[in-house]
Amino acid sequence: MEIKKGLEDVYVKETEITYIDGELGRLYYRGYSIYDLAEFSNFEEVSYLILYGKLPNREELNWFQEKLREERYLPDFIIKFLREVRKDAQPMDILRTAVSLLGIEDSKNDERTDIKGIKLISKFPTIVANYARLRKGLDIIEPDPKLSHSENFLYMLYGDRPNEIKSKAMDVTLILHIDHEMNASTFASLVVASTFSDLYSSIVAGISALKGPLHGGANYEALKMFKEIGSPEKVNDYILNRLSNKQRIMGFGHRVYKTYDPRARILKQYAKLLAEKEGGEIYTLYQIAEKVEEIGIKYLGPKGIYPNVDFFSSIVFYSLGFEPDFFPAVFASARVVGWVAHIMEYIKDNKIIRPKAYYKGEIGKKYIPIDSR
Ligand SMILES: CC(=O)SCCNC(=O)CCNC(=O)[C@H](O)C(C)(C)COP(=O)(O)OP(=O)(O)OC[C@H]1O[C@@H](n2cnc3c(N)ncnc32)[C@H](O)[C@@H]1OP(=O)(O)O
Ligand SMILES: O=C([O-])CC(=O)C(=O)O
Repeated sequence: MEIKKGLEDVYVKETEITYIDGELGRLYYRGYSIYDLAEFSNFEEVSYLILYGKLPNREELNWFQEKLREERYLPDFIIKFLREVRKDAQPMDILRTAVSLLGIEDSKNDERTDIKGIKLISKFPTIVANYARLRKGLDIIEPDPKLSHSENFLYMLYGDRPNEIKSKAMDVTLILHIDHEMNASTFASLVVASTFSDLYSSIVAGISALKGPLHGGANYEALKMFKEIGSPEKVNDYILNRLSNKQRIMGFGHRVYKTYDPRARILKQYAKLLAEKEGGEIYTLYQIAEKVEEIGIKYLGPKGIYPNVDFFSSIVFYSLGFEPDFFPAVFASARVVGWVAHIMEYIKDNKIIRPKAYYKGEIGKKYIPIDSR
């Protein structure tokens, strides 16, 4: 009996959304190279592309942007929850619970999946930014309909309009996190969707899987690691020590890429740019990350283990003003687009996801009453 542990190399669906070439380190959304999309496009356009399969024309983009803008606001019961919940919670737990609450409120709604999806794509940044401010004892900032999706995200965090470099860095980083084929969180959301459960429940499953440190939680772990190292001179000993203790380098390694993740290449440029502008602690952390990259590739590169998306995104998110434990929630704010798109693609030709487990225990055991055991 061959067991495909971790479903490695198992195809669970056909897709026209994302293609990864793991050997050459290339990534395409709907056939477009991630390099072109990061350079020339924007979050709204790429989200439309992922959801609807084509780049929007002017009219389609206007419709989509308008819908996103309208949906940025949170209902009062979510704001009340964010105000009243404890302020030392994990942001991913807050996001997961807020989506659950939105699902209760929307349970009688029979709108199309894409329309419900747009609501979530639009509301995630508001939930994340509002909780980030409340946690610091600051009041929440209402969304600004004049701003783009990424600008508004940072505006709700800072209270003023971000500069051009930060807006572009945020937009590119969100684009790079939108989708990644059959990753663990997308699969988790499909398992739920394949039972014809509702969209909110499927998205809650996605958030829950993304939170883990082997997946979207690795950006938080990478930053903790850079902080723990403390200075570039300490990197070599730290990495050797970590590897000899069989501990992983967080932000390194990938199930599909056996070479450098193309997203990490782009994010490294933004991490450098932002860190040089910020200086201070952030620049030191960037220098540490660069050294970890070098030493990590020296020891792990021959095994096909290289930096992944979470490695330099950690520096980008930190430079953009997010507290480290918020990084996975910012990741989720982009990945929700991919979850919704894959759910729509899967349920068109649905089959309930139900693999098998190979039973290795005994059978036919005699039941012994409790007092005789
Ligand atoms: C958005 C994302 O999800 S990107 C991934 C984010 N996750 C991380 O950065 C966490 C660190 N990385 C990892 O744990 C893994 O590389 C994963 C989870 C991403 C991929 O896991 P898998 O494809 O199942 O590979 P697996 O865990 O079997 O590792 C294969 C070998 O590489 C080693 N390895 C994999 N990643 C690393 C790493 N980051 N550091 C050190 N060694 C590693 C393993 O120890 C294992 O070695 P062995 O064969 O000698 O036992
Ligand atoms: O594809 C994966 O397994 C993990 C990943 O990089 C992502 O979800 O972005």
